[in-house]
Amino acid sequence: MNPRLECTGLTGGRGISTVFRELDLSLESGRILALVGANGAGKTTLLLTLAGVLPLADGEVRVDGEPVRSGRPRAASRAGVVLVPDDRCLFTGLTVRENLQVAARRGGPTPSDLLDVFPALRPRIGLAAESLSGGEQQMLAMARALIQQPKVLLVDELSMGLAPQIVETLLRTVRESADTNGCAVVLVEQHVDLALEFADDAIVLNRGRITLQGAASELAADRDRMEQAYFGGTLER
Ligand SMILES: Nc1ncnc2c1ncn2[C@@H]1O[C@H](COP(=O)(O)OP(=O)(O)OP(=O)(O)O)[C@@H](O)[C@H]1O
Repeated sequence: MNPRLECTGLTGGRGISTVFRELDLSLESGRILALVGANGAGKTTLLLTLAGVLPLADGEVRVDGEPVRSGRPRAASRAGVVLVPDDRCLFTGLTVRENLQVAARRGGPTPSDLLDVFPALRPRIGLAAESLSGGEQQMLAMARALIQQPKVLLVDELSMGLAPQIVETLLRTVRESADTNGCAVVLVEQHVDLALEFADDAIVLNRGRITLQGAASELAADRDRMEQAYFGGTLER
């Protein structure tokens, strides 16, 4: 069977500057991959590229074996790739219900189904997204992603500015979604310990190259190798 997400030889960046080179990734259905690395390593650029927001210079992305056209957000979306961006990109003037309604797909989960997943949003359903707390906004951003029933869920810096308890709740939801719906998740996270706790696999990116990869539990147990991969740049494949 094909992996849910398969990337081969990915090279890309911002404008004329190359940010990552010749990356290979493979992720089975239901697996969470923690993508970690120092500031500027290229994590966000890679996620934006997988989501079709930025074009590839080279390489190929496949979802369930089907190639996804590069640089086309709608093509990525149709292929089932959904991004939760670090700035959330909510429709701030629309209500919680409306934010969910615009993302809902025919025959898929309803806004009410997502409120069962995030009960804290229920009393906020008629409020504008801009009036929510940071944690509630992140829940809404996650709910808006999950209502699309992603095959591949890309999550960028979920924890930014949030209380640890809310981050744990959100990560638990991501884990459940991977387990029950079979989506493959790429999780970019500065809180490395937390990311490794919830992930199955992990990759360290250093200046756009993979410097360490393996089981999340193994990487979590080997701080020295992690640090070396973060800053030293020894290539291990
Ligand atoms: N909007 C942009 N325009 C041009 N270059 C950018 C832009 N955003 C980021 N870059 C550059 O792309 C490279 C990778 O940045 P990126 O944000 O992907 O890294 P990151 O690993 O996500 O870092 P961080 O953890 O700080 O968000 C950096 O050299 C950065 O300066």
